[in-house]
Amino acid sequence: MTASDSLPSAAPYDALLICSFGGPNHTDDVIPFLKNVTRGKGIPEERLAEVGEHYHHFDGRSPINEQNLELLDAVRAELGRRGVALPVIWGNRNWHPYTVDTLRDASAFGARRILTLVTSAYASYSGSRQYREHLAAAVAELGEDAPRIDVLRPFFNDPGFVTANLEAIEEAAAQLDGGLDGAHVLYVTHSIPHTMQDASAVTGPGYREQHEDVRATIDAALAERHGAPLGSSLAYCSRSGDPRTPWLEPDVNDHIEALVAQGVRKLVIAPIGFISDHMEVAFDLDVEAMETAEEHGVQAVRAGTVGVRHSFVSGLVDMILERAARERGEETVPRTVGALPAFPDEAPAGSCRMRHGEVTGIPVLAGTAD
Ligand SMILES: CC1=C(CCC(=O)O)c2cc3nc(cc4[nH]c(cc5[nH]c(cc1n2)c(C)c5CCC(=O)O)c(CCC(=O)O)c4C)C(CCC(=O)O)=C3C
Ligand SMILES: [Fe+2]
Repeated sequence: MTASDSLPSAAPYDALLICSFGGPNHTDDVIPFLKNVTRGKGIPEERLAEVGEHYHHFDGRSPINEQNLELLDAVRAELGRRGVALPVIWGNRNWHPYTVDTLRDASAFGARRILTLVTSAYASYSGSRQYREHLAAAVAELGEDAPRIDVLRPFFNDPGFVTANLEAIEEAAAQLDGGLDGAHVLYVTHSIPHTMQDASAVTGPGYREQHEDVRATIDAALAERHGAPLGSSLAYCSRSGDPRTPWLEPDVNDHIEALVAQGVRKLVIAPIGFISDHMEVAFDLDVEAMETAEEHGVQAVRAGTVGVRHSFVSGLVDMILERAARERGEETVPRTVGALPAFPDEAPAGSCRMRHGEVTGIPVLAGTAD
């Protein structure tokens, strides 16, 4: 046996692309970044000004770019630890480095087949199809120089992702007086419009249901380890758009008030909808939700996002190797936790449209344009 027989392989892939949202690095970046994000979305001027202020609180710099660089390093280190030779590259949808530029470079260096990790755990238009439209546009722009791109399935029910969230909740709870005793676990994710939620549920479990599955898995693990069930709920942050358009509720701030009225005195705020402490977490939760908790006299701690926890990164590398093996024609069993199955590698026809029933015909990768 040679060394290469025993080491895991990422063939047929030449590189892993981490494709993320992007964020501004300087004050001058904020407005052009927000224009990129909101192009064609009908978001009112006042909301843009307000969100611009969130970034200016942090000197115009989102933490998301450094967090993605840390993720790149961590994935590289884990691949290295396992003896897998796979370059890891980074491209964004809304700010530099743009995906198309990264792919152009990768192609110039000879990459022909690239696997993509989208930094959203849950499937909806925002977290899945919009990225796949973006990747298709980058490939179209590169023309015949474009590498072939595959996309990893949404990873919300990957054992590593769920375990990392569980660990973060337990660590945070240790800071509460009396630990988890009598605590309520308040899971939080990004709100989306009802129409986007409905569109996410057409071909499989929807955005809300994916979160409910993660919540149930973590609740069960916490109950077992704590010896008694805890109260928990799912709330939403960062709604935008026209105020008359319905978005998923309850809003995290309203919900904290409601929980206090029901007698809750200790909260673990668990941002399971986000993989790093980017602006939604740093502002909408650490500033706004924490203020709400303080005003209402409830003791609250915020659990970390999965970030670069070993359990999370190791789970991602397992998924990468599993997908590579499948592409080589080997027998594979996708690993999941919870009640829902692994999502397919190719999104089903009609999945995660922007608006329920609306076929835009915009080209996508890893799925069809209907
Ligand atoms: C589900 C979801 C995730 C979670 C999945 C994931 O983690 O990817 C997410 C992540 C993110 N969203 C981000 C930023 C923004 N999102 C906006 C607007 C919107 N997000 C939406 C949904 C989501 N967004 C939706 C339905 C809109 C309305 C417009 C539309 O229909 O698309 C706007 C415009 C202003 C506003 O309206 O708030 C901004 C600036 C950043 C970067 C943060 C940073 O810079 O640190 C990240 C990671
Ligand atoms: Fe967003």
